[in-house]
This record gives sequence, C-alpha cells and structure tokens, in this order.
Amino acid sequence: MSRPARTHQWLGVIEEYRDRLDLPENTPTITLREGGTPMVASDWLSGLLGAEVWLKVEGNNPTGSFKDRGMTVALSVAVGQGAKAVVCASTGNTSASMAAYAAKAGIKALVLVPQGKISAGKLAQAVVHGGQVIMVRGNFDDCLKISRQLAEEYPVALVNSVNPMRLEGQKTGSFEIVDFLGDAPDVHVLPTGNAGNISAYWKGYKEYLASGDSTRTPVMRGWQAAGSAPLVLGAPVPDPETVASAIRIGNPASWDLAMAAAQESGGAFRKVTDEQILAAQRELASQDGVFVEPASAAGVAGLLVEHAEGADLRGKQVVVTVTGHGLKDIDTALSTFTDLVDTVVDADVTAAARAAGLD
Ligand SMILES: Cc1ncc(COP(=O)(O)O)c(C=O)c1O
Ligand SMILES: N[C@@H](CCOP(=O)(O)O)C(=O)O
Repeated sequence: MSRPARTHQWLGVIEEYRDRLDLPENTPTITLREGGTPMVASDWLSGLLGAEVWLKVEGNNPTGSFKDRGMTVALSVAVGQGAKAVVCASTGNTSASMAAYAAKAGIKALVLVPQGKISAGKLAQAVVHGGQVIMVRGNFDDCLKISRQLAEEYPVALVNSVNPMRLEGQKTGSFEIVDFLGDAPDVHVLPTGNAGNISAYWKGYKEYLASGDSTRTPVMRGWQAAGSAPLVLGAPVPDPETVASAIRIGNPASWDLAMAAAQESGGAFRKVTDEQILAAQRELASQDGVFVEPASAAGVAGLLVEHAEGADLRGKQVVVTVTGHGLKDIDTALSTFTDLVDTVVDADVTAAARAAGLD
C-alpha cells in the first residue's frame, strides 16, 4: 500500500497571510516560500533562566535571513507597479535577499555595500544571484543615503526597510509566533541595526491584538552592538564598529518607529559587547545546536547579560528572534573560535582514537 500524500505545503508569507497584508490590488506573488520558520525550544536558556525560551530561527529562510519575509512583499509590489530594477544599501543580508527575489522576478538588482565590510558569504549570494554590486568607500549609512537618492532620481525601486512593504512582510514573524504559541509571549528579544525588524514585529503584534488573535502584546527588547548603539546612546554614531557586521549601522532608518515599539511595549534598547556577542554565538551553537551569525546572537547575549545582572524571568515566556544563519559568516567563526578546530593525525585508526580520547 502506498503512503498517502502529505498535502500541506507552506506557500510563503504572502499566500499564507494575504488577508493580513496591506497590499495594492492585483499584486503578484513573487515568492521563494519564505517564512514558516521553526520555533526551537532553547533547553539551555530555559534551564538557565527558569523561563520558557523559544528561538525563532530565521536562518531557515530561503536566503538564510529574516529579510526574505520583507523582500517577497517589497519585490512583489514593486513588480506589480512596473519596476524593472531594484536597489538597496546593505550590510549583506538585504542584498542577498534582494538579489534572489529580483532573479526570481527577472528584474535588475543593484546593490550598494560598504567596501570590505560585508561577509564573503553574503557577497557571494548577491553576486551569484546576478546582482550588480557597487562597493562604496564609506559605511552602510552612506550607502543608504546614495540608494535613496538613486531611487528618487532614476527608475529604480528602493527595497530597504524604509519601503513600508518590507515591514508589511516582516510583521508576519509575529503572526507565526502567536499562531504557534496560542498567544503573544511575555517578552520578545531581538538584535537591532537599521531597526526595521523590531518595528515590523511590533506592528504585527499590535495588529493581532486588534483583530482578537491574541490577548496581549510582549515587551520588546532590542539589543545593539556596543560600538554601533545609536538607539541606546540617543544619537547617531558616525563611525559604527562591531564584529557583528550585519548590525554595523550608525543611523537607523526606522529610528522613530523602533523607539515607539520599545516605549509602547514597556521595553528598551540596550547594548552588548562584541565579546558577549561571540560568546553567545558559541554557546547557542554548542548548547542548542543552532548556528547563527554574530549579529543574530546579540539578543541571546542580551538575555545572558540581564540574567547576570539579576533580572528575574522565571515563569515567563520569552521569544528570541535569531535573525540569520551562521554559515553567512564563517570567516568570523573560524578566526574567533580557533581553539575548536584542527586536530591533525596520520591516516591511522589508532592515532584518530587517541586524538579523540577514545583509548
Ligand atoms: C542578521 C541580522 N540581524 C539583525 C539585523 C538587524 O535588523 P534591523 O536592521 O531590522 O534592525 C540585520 C540587519 O540589519 C541582520 O542582517
Ligand atoms: N542588516 C541589513 C541592513 C539594511 O537593513 P534593511 O532592513 O533596511 O534593508 C542588511 O542586511 O543589509
């Protein structure tokens, strides 16, 4: 007897949530079946904090980061409105995502990145998907300024998170969390750079509350890298620095929306050092089996900092969005965790067993 076919296929965020998205009429669907990402129980963090901690693993999206949720919507709307080219400024993930969705749509992708400041993996994604990459002698904030000007003066649509359709797509992260848990969590923690994602999640939580799909909204906590922490300092940072290249951003585009998310939810922005970020990345990978890129570990690092400070999360339900896959930036991993690699032996079973401590 043959097995019955498994019928449910995740259709991507537009088809799964079309009635919840504020889209122009007749918007086509350009999708790589993004979203539907796993909620993984963090036994390690739950045990440590006495809380119920879930990881929303956005590295499982088609191009390896949460950007795909927003990009499917931004590209679909742009194409529906006749765009033949799209542009973005990027620290890496937005460009990888935009180039993939532009390839799917059959339109031109123009990427502006800070020269020498994005990971090789992300650069490879943008290039192999057919994006034209322009390296700018400057930082991400310079790239965004130029991209905005290009979109104003030339026939090319800007798909950074200043495009409201990006947030429209990214808000589906909150919908999935509530759909999974049955209600909103007590606390939602995530890394923050250009600040579109925390703004999008907050929008999603508020909409589910308003429609009666949830009974509450979470406290939103955004974590920035110490050398790139404008939302913590209350002023732009002219020369942002951090090992977490994805969030090396000094003047977040969604500043006001993000501040509103923190204030309205009773949350806050705080910062973690590069050392704390890298330690959290390593622990998450080795304790929970979830390998994320450095920026994505900032939220976990933040939870650990607050725990060390004595914050009491016992009995709380906490969701941490881990935003991008660890394979995005293996150079940083291999150059940081040098103690973990390279045991070399002759081609001999005894030598291998001895090196492994089995004998
Ligand atoms: C992996 C990763 N995590 C976090 C962020 C921060 O997200 P946002 O810019 O929406 O604050 C970014 C991009 O900025 C990113 O690429
Ligand atoms: N980390 C981002 C920075 C740009 O963010 P966006 O959400 O405004 O596109 C990146 O991956 O480039």
